[in-house]
Amino acid sequence: MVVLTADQVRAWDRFTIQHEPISSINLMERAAKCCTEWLCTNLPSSQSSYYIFCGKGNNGADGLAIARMLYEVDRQVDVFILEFGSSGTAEFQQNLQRLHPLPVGIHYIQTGSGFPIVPPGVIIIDALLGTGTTRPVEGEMRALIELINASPNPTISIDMPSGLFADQSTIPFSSVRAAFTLTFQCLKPAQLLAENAAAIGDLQVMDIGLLPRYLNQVQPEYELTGKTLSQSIIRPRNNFSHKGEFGHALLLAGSFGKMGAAVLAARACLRCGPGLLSCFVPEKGISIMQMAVPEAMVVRSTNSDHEKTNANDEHLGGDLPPLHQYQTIGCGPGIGTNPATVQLFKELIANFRKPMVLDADALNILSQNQDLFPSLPPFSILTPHPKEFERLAGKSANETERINKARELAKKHQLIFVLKGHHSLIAMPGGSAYFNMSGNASMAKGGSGDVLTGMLTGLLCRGYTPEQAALLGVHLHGLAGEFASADLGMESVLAGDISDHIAKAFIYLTS
Ligand SMILES: NC(=O)C1=CN([C@@H]2O[C@H](COP(=O)(O)OP(=O)(O)OC[C@H]3O[C@@H](n4cnc5c(N)ncnc54)[C@H](OP(=O)(O)O)[C@@H]3O)[C@@H](O)[C@H]2O)[C@@H](O)CC1
Ligand SMILES: Nc1ncnc2c1ncn2[C@@H]1O[C@H](COP(=O)(O)OP(=O)(O)O)[C@@H](O)[C@H]1O
Ligand SMILES: [K+]
Repeated sequence: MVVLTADQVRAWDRFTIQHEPISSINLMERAAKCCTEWLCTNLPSSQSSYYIFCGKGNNGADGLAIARMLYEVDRQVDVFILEFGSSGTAEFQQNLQRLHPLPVGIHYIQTGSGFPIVPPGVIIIDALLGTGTTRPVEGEMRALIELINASPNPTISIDMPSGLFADQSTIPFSSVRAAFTLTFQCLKPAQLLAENAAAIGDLQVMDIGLLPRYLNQVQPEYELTGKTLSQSIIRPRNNFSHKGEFGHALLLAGSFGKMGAAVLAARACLRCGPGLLSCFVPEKGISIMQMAVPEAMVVRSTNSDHEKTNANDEHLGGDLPPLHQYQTIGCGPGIGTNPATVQLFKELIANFRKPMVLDADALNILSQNQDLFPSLPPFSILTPHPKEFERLAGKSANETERINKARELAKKHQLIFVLKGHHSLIAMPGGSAYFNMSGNASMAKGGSGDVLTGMLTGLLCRGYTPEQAALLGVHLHGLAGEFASADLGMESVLAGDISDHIAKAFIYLTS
């Protein structure tokens, strides 16, 4: 699966029309057939009446073709065409002519005329606007969209919920809110934004047979993580290997009351293959760590000033252990923002120059000390959730703005940003960006992010490049969540269960 902008999809249509070859109207027939078959297969036959709302572009042309095909399989169909000046595209006109001889009600909604009241049980097909949406909806179009949204009838949008931009956020403007969106051939960027979830509903991708070889010549604005990509990254463990070949990671995590974050990160780190793991935790957390994660070592502050160390025994503080022996460092889960910890973090940045993983309170400290940004080791991986990113980069009006800010910061400071969410966005220093496609809502629980931090630290330590660690780690984390929820159900997965299912995710990717 790929994600392409509206322009790229239009070019893919044209490429297919030219090289298959197939006429535009016949390609549209294929698209309409896919939608009609989906409707007939997925909606109960008792729901056999449709109100199809059409614009006068090719999205509306799809609506007219679907109307004809639904009529041919004995569905009751009424078509409502919103007049807005133009005579419509050639395909619209052609499909209108094909519909005219049939006993399908064709109604024109003129400016100022009344809108229909949709009777109960009738299914609404939204074919007003598709990927050709160029501006926020207003006037009659907006009023009609509001009518559709106000009606309790199920709405199925063709290609895009009308009003929604395909490539960027639409907020604060309105769009249709669909129960299902039947989109063509590939994902569009806006379909991956959490803020559009209520507009898009359940997204179904219809394979309308666009020629795959077009993809060889296109540079997508966004790429997707997935099994093939992860499989291309994963390296086997050599039969003769020993622990020294897989690196030694250091984790800076935990504070009084938040040792769980350290334990979760440490366990997840160890599941990703590092040779050794040491954890630098506050004095009061040492025994917790030793008992909960016997496979990890614990290091304590090298500060000889016992008073200073004891004053910080609930928080990380004092002096760092010697850092040269570590391949990488994961820092942040549960550390808090105590002044002693802030000082420790500054020393860490000043003294460790290899890529590291920064999460949670490490990001909060960074937010309060923005001058540290240029000093971060290049290719470090930062994993903010939306609130943490807001603290780092200021408020964003919408998700597109947030993503663009992350992409700019990644390029400017040569960092990797993982904007966590349902489809986490990975922004690379070279400018590319990936949406993650694994994971589910069973992971929407405290501690899931700590598990990710541990995993990324483990993968970096294991010898993957930072880009590889980010792509593999984020995808693997989501897969582990999916395996956990398959075993335990969506409600009952704990963050530790994600960690306990990393093994299954690895086995799935390597078998
Ligand atoms: N063979 C093919 O070509 C295939 C095409 N396919 C289908 O084509 C769809 C794309 O069709 P499309 O490019 O004609 O654009 P569409 O979304 O119908 O918009 C129409 C026009 O509306 C206008 N407009 C824009 N914003 C507006 C607004 N806010 N309020 C009011 N008007 C607004 C704007 O014109 P403007 O007014 O800017 O001149 C725009 O051109 C695609 O989603 C898929 O369904 C599939 O069947 C596969 C095969
Ligand atoms: N609905 C969801 N679908 C997919 N992944 C999710 C979902 N909810 C949460 N996650 C994942 O779980 C992790 C949560 O991270 P975060 O908010 O930092 O949690 P915490 O700080 O409690 O550890 C992220 O990696 C995120 O992508
Ligand atoms: K639509």
